[in-house]
Amino acid sequence: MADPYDTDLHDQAIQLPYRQLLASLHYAFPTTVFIYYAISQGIAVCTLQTKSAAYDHPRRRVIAWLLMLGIITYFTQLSNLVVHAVLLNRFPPADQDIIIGLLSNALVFGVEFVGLSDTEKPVWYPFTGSIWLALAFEPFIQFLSLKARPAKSLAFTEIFDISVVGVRYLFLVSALVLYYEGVWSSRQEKGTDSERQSLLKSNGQSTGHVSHDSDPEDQSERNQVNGYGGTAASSDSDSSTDASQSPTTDQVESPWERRERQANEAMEKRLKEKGNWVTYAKSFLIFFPYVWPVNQRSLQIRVVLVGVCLLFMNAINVLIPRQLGIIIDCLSGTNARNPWTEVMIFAGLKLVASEAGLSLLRQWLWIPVEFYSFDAMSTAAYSHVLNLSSDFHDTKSSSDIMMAIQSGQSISNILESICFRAFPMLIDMTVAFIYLSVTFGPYEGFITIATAAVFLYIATHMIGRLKTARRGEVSAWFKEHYVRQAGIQGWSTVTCFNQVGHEEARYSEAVKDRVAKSQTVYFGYVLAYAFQFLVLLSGLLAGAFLAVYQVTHDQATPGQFIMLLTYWAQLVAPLTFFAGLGKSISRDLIHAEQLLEIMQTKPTVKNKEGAGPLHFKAGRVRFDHVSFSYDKKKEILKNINFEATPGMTVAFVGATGAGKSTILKLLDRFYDVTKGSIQIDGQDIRDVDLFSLRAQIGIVPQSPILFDDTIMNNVRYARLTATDEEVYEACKAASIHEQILGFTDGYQTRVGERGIKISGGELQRVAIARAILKRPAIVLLDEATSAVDTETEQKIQEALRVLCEGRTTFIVAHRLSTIMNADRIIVVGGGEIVEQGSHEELISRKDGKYAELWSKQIFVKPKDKEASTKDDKQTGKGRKAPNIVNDLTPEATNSELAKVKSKPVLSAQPNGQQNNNSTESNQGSVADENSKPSGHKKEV
Ligand SMILES: Nc1ncnc2c1ncn2[C@@H]1O[C@H](COP(=O)(O)OP(=O)(O)OP(=O)(O)O)[C@@H](O)[C@H]1O
Repeated sequence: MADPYDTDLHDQAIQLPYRQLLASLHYAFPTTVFIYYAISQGIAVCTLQTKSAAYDHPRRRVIAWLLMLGIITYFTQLSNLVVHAVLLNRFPPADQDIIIGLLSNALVFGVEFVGLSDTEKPVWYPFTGSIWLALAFEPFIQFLSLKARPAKSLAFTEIFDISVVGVRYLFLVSALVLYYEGVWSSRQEKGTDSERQSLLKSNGQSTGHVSHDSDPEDQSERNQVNGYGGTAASSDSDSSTDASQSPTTDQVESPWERRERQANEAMEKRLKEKGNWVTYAKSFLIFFPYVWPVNQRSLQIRVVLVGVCLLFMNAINVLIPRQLGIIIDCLSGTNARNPWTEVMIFAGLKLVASEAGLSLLRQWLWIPVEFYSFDAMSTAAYSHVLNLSSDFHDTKSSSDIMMAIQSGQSISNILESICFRAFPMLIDMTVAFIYLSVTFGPYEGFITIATAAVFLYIATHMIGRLKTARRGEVSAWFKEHYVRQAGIQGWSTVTCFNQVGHEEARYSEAVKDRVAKSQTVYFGYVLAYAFQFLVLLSGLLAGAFLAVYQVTHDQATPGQFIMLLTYWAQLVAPLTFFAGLGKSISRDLIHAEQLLEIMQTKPTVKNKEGAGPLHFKAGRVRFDHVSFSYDKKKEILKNINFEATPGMTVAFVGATGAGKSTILKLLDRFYDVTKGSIQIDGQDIRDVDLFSLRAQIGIVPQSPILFDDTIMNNVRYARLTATDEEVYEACKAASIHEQILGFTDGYQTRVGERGIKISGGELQRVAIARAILKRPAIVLLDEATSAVDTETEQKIQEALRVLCEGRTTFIVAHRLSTIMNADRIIVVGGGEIVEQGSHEELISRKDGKYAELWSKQIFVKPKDKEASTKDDKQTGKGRKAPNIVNDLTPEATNSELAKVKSKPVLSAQPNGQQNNNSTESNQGSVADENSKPSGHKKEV
């Protein structure tokens, strides 16, 4: 058989330039196609084209398979060369550049094939561009191949080879034709659709025909218009992470999953707004001062030195395997170096690379930078959160906020992953590729690259496929946790209702379910790792066979073989890291997004530019046409007008949800009024410094929140500079001093979380003591005496009397007996002032709202006969209806009325002693008009 490569010297001289150019093209072809593909895919990802790609090409699968056929033609060419070489007994079968070229092309188009078949709606130009490049390179290479061959007639092998190239060309051209035909026909279809839609304008859905590419977007928009699940649906359509999936109704979403989903949705939304990853990444620049030590030169130098350490580490990673090879060569006599010296060098290199060497130095340099970042980020996030307004705190759960603050770490994680792990590892892998190619030739380099590509594909895909299983495991884990917690927390209910067996069975089922799902996940991981290992082993074997061949043919030394083995072992870590890099960065980004959202939130209540302090004079408070809405839609307060003169006590009463507490919140600027203004001593509270305003106001809330600290520290919180004596005085004034002394540890008693270890009445009095210690100029009491027994209430009233003495006071109360002595009572209904006046004025108004409330609280209305009969009928079967509400007969009511009317009620003495003439019920009291002191009364 004729050898087409057998040429004489003259021919060789003529063909040499063609051969050289051809060799370069064999390398340049796959390299160019790969670089184009990588860059264009990178651009598509960064500019979010991959996310918004909605075009489902009708011929995508056929085109992918045409690519696969093209790949098969490369292997056919290789087989042709091998068969020919076997027949001629001529090895190697062809020049290295030809074989590497064919293998590399197969690999590059293999990567594209995987990309095309795995993505339902790909961005097409990376693929079509690659095919166009191939169509440009192929004829050129063929032309040069013909030029570079001897001027003989074509051998069968050559004809076959050219035919295979021709067939491949046909495949590639067909792929392009199919692509453009598909695009064209889709456009035609779309045009027809829009024509039809313009005729049938109803709602865009009645056409009964929706084009391929418009469908998902339409769907997404429809979801958004509908409101329900709008964001989730849109993110589903273009998100690649599992966390973006909105929960289906039959799925329980754990708080963890909810947080992840919401953050992911926020990320998707922001990404869409920004238009590309680069602009999106820019929004994270607000974290720059916390990650980069801006004004700290020493820390900046440390960061630079860490970079230098990493470069040294890269060098060491090459030098260690190389040194091992040198030692082996010394020992096998391949080189004449002194093995002792070489071993010493090896030991030195190992020491430098060890935890006691460069790694230690790097950590020593890095730890202060890392802690700077942690410190700066946590304190900035915490401070930002504390300075945000009520609307933010009302809408976010405290656990979400705390999670977000902790997420600061993920921003440093992302930077660390990229700068200190990904880059050095990329350098390591590039160096490995070059070094192995130089030492063992391009085949070894190719094996390294091919193994890395297959490894990364398998690793990312197998781990990606575990997403659903992992999600199921998390849900099952949450369910197990929920069942356990419910059983333990509700132990008394479980026991009372004899449901111990039921709870045991429920928990056992939950545990079994979780264990089964965990096993699936673990097995999946084990399988994925096994496959990854097999890929690496195959690569290593191929590389090792090649090296053994070269060693046995004196083209390499045994030492180089050992070097190869050591180098391969070192490559496993970077490859595994890269396989998980995308996932870990996207997870960190999702967490960082939570913090970013908070850091970008601006306080709605803030100081005006140049706002001066509040000049408090006497405490005249004026609500001037105040309206307010929490959500800017529904008005909660409408046109509230009143004025409180200095020292006056104003009480707000009315139905629950009427807006009473909201009035107090506006005064303390927890929110700003939507319309009108609130003035203190003639100054609009929005124009004064917020701190100076709040310094003048003392609040006793309905449910005071104490810190899990000692009573002493809790009271002192109102004024951190107060002495122990001042705290005692405040507690005495709040009638709680004696009680505190009775506690085991007195003032050092810890009150437990939110004050759980002390009773409701004690808690309220501690809160009053705190307000007294603050010495506020204006006092706000929001149902400060709710939910305590009568005796405690009397004590609290005493304490309040001390607190409110001489101060403008606003009280919200449901029990009218506690506010009947107020200077003005304002009845609020539906966010408006229904009526106002003193107690006497208001109860004397016939059909007045206050009079009605008062009578309801004092006299339980007689049950009418009709209702009574109805109740009896409803219970049926002759059983007696429970007689527990409104059951006073008219006679009994009259006698109660007579009793109440004959006695004065709750008129506190100036010296703080309780008026013995008072009569109280849990419902309320009526004052004896004669016994009521005149003028401004602070008794409340
Ligand atoms: N942070 C908030 N965000 C949105 N709406 C709120 C908020 N706080 C209160 N509301 C709504 O404002 C209305 C008035 O609430 P407010 O607490 O002022 O009533 P209230 O008269 O003090 O009731 P109660 O006597 O039960 O304490 C209610 O309908 C309530 O649902």
